[in-house]
Amino acid sequence: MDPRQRPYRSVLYIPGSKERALDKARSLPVDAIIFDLEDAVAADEKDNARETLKAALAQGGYGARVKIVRINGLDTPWGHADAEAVRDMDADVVLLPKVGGAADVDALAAITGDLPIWAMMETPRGMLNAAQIAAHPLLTGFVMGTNDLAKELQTRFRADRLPMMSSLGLCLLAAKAEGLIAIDGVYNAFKDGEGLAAECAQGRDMGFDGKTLIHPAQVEIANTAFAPSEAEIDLARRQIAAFAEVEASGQGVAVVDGKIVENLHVATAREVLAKAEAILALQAG
Ligand SMILES: CC(C)(COP(=O)(O)OP(=O)(O)OC[C@H]1O[C@@H](n2cnc3c(N)ncnc32)[C@H](O)[C@@H]1OP(=O)(O)O)[C@@H](O)C(=O)NCCC(=O)NCCSC(=O)C[C@H](O)C(=O)O
Ligand SMILES: [Mg+2]
Repeated sequence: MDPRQRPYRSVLYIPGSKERALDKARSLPVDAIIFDLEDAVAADEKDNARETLKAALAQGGYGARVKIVRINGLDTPWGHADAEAVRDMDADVVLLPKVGGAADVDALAAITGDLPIWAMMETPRGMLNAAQIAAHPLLTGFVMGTNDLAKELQTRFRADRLPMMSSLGLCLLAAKAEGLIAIDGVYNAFKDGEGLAAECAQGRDMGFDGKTLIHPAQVEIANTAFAPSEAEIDLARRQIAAFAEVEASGQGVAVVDGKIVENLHVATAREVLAKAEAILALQAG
């Protein structure tokens, strides 16, 4: 499947140290999992977590879910050992935290070889260097680290995320320019479904592919928000049909629901249908 068409609606963090959560994830309807060795794992558990995760991935059972391992930074006491361990794990992607520039990605690639790399975008320097990070040949995805970003920017958390908008926008521009997957940051209040749904809707409107999550209760909300709705699917079908009709009569513009439809709208409509089909295929196993 074209990686751009693969669904990444729900991307769940699981602490690499928590065996019960590692097991539970085998049955959760998530599109991807971030197996975390960084912030979700206490310092004195780091070495054990690496071994626990290695065993869980060797055991398998995660099906079609994309397996992403977030290591500790290479400037920490655990980063190098994590990177060396990931090389031998059954992982699809290695996720590097607090990426500041393309040189950070190079340093990881020197250890992990040709394993695809995703970058946590969560520092002011990373924001300013988003374009060069996105252009790295091994980089295939961005994950927004909105907690670290808020800390570094000394912003307040607001429901409208206004203080975060320039950073989210910069990363989206860089990701789209290079054809990367772009995943939005976490919503910390994991019992607040309404707040999560609103933030997912905002992220989807902005162009993110999905949302990082911290608790199983968040999964269905993200899966719904980042999937094409029935109304979008219906509109896409009608736009394609209407355009085909006018095109056959030598015209370049159709009108559907009082709005123009040109070939670029048809391209978007085809993407909507392809995404819906990819979700169905994933669900069918
Ligand atoms: C937030 C939690 C600490 C809550 O844990 P807990 O109190 O155990 O929740 P529940 O009792 O409601 O759990 C119910 C069952 O679900 C399983 N569970 C819980 N969380 C997960 C999970 N993330 N993945 C899989 N399974 C999970 C429990 O084991 C229970 O199972 P069972 O007993 O079988 O019914 C906890 O949810 C948690 O630790 N979440 C992850 C936190 C995390 O990963 N944080 C780091 C990522 S956020 C970040 O760093 C972003 C970025 O870097 C930034 O800067 O923004
Ligand atoms: Mg972070």
